Amino acid sequence: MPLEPIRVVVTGAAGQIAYSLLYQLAKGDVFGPDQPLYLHLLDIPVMMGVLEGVVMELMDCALPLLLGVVPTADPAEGFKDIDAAFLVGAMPRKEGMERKDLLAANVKIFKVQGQALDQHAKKTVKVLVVGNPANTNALICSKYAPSIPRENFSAMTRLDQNRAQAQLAARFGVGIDNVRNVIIWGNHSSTQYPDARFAVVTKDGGESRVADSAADAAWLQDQFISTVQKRGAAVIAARKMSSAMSAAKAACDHMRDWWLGTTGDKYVSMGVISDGSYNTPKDIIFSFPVLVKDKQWTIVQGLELDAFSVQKLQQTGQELNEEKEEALAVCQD
Ligand SMILES: NC(=O)C1=CN([C@@H]2O[C@H](COP(=O)(O)OP(=O)(O)OC[C@H]3O[C@@H](n4cnc5c(N)ncnc54)[C@H](O)[C@@H]3O)[C@@H](O)[C@H]2O)C=CC1
Ligand SMILES: O=C([O-])CC(=O)C(=O)O
Repeated sequence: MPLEPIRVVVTGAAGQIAYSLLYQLAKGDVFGPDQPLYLHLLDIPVMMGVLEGVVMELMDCALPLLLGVVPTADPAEGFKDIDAAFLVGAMPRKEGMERKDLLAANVKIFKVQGQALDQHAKKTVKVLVVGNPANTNALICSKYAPSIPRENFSAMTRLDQNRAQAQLAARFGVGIDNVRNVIIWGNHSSTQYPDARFAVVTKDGGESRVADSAADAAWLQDQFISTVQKRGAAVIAARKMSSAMSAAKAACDHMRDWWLGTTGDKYVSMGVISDGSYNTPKDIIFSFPVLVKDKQWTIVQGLELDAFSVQKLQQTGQELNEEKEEALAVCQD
């Protein structure tokens, strides 16, 4: 039996991340090779001309799963009957800025889009916030969409996870698929805690815990963490624009695992509403290791935190609390 078509919205559809993302969505990389879909492309009025070119290109890709495209500057049309939302549209940072410097400019976009999702999207919609500061934008979006369960909102830390996995694969001389269970805790910011203590590497037919390698202990606590924390800034310094190809790939990975589920004991990191697990502050969007089944995520429990990790989780949780206060104040203006 053919699958019912789904409706997927991408905001910031005329921007650089969307340019890589749309092709992957339309060719079946995220929702599966048999899942037909309509793409809703939302951007602001001044970008409608550029968006027209993107629509032409999507058509010219001649992709059988893509049943139709709805380009629009109207959030009501953009979010109508939507099953999955990629909220990318927001200002990117420039060299020398922290992502939270974007808060005042971007957070109101997510208030308006939360309200539009609330009114027009399906109540089962899965929302991935990519636009920065992603965790706090996701929190605000959910707050203004009270008829949609809070569990349906997430923020992207998958790019950080992919970066961490790639660093470990290079360090240990294995392919990327031979590294699993590295964790990103907290905020998608320079306070994030990339944690390799539970990461497992498969090499020469055997498995070993990354943390058991004495030769790599200093590298893991120092260079590894800071490389991942600062990777976005390093790309901006080199490209003069923020990561786009890798961000689009990470968005696909995040939504695919949410939609189709994770495999076995291989967990992934997602920014999700905190229930206080691991002594984190409740009611912020915090990145945790999660497993996904039937489109529902659950936080992996029982991982032991050492004193270093406790302090790292506290620091990033505190930053998220501060961002939350600032965002709520901005939204009340
Ligand atoms: N969470 C993550 O790991 C990552 C997040 N990002 C963030 O993603 C966001 C987008 O980045 P790029 O695509 O490179 O930026 P871009 O500037 O190329 O594109 C952004 C697009 O959003 C549109 N836009 C602005 N306001 C909008 C609104 N209210 N509704 C719909 N569209 C709107 C703009 O017109 C533009 O077309 C930035 O905030 C960036 O910092 C980027 C990389 C990774
Ligand atoms: O660094 C930035 O501003 C863009 C981003 O979020 C990333 O590359 O992780």
